[in-house]
Amino acid sequence: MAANFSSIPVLDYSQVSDPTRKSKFIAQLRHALINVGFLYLSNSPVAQRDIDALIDHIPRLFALPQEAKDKIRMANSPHFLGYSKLGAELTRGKTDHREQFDIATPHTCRWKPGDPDYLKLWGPSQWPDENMLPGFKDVMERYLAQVQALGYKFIGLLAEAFSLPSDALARFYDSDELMQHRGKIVKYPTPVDNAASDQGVGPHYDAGFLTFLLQASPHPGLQVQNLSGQWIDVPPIPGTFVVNIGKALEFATQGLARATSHRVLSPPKGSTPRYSVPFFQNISLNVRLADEVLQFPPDILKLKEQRGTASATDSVNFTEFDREPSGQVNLIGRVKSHPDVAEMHYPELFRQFFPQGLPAQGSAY
Ligand SMILES: O=C(O)CCC(=O)C(=O)O
Ligand SMILES: [Fe+2]
Repeated sequence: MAANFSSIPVLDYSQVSDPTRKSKFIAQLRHALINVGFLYLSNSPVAQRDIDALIDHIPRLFALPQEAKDKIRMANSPHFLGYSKLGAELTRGKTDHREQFDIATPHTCRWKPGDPDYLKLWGPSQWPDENMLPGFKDVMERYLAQVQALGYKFIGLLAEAFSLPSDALARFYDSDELMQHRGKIVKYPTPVDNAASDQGVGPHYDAGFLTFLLQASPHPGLQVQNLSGQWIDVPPIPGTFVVNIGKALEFATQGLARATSHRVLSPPKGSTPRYSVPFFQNISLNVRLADEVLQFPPDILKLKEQRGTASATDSVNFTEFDREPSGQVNLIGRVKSHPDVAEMHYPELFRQFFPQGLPAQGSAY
């Protein structure tokens, strides 16, 4: 099997509930996980009417008056949840050209004095005033709950694709009320006339287990890097999610499930803004991946050898997974991406990663 790829496979989730077709889905999933690291998922159980209602709210969310957005800015939140204005975020030290609201599944922060700082990473979201955007909170919470449920089911299928019992990866999660997964609503505006770069978001890997991405407008722009380093387009396909693998899952599966470098180019001048809604599935903050070694059958491990290794990429790495608890790895990633939030809430880590102080760009406020 050729290990390189020039397009992203489309998997039909309705096959999962049909005993005569499920094995086909599992075989396609195994290929996508090992050789591509990205797939489209059609016929997911997430209600299309909720997806449509969410998409409908997005332009109005970004059209809120600037004061209403600033009121819920991310710098208010030790959980890195809330609004980031244009140019506030860095990927590998370069400014991304996007505006976003980080909104996570409901959670009460567990941190108490004496606990490691990374337990502060999860906590309540900040919401725009209900009367300014009636119904938005309700639809977003419904959406996140459904994608969360899909994520847990999908991890069971992924285990099956690697010939493991379907609950083999449950050890990476705590019980539902102790977990939090993070959603985000993103706007990529068209660049200004003399824009220095077309970086919507720079090349990176996602940090967690699985990402479920809703491309919420018809714009291309998302690209993924194949094994030889070429950028492959992942254009929106209506009625699908884009699913990809994060560094934690790559580490936990000894590289069987591939985390693939990806980026987003800004929409061309004269176009309209691109919108997307990624959902990042987390693992327990306390889990140390190096302590949780899964055993895979030799025939499955052989498929990884056949794939070969990817050429070096420019992407941000999460190398600390080999020693640190997952929460610490994630906290470091968030500090590097949002230095202004870090300066406010994690001053020691901020000084460690930004000894010269806040970078001129990338400071939200
Ligand atoms: O907006 C997109 O299509 C992808 C965004 C992304 O890769 C990310 O935020 O991690
Ligand atoms: Fe990403």
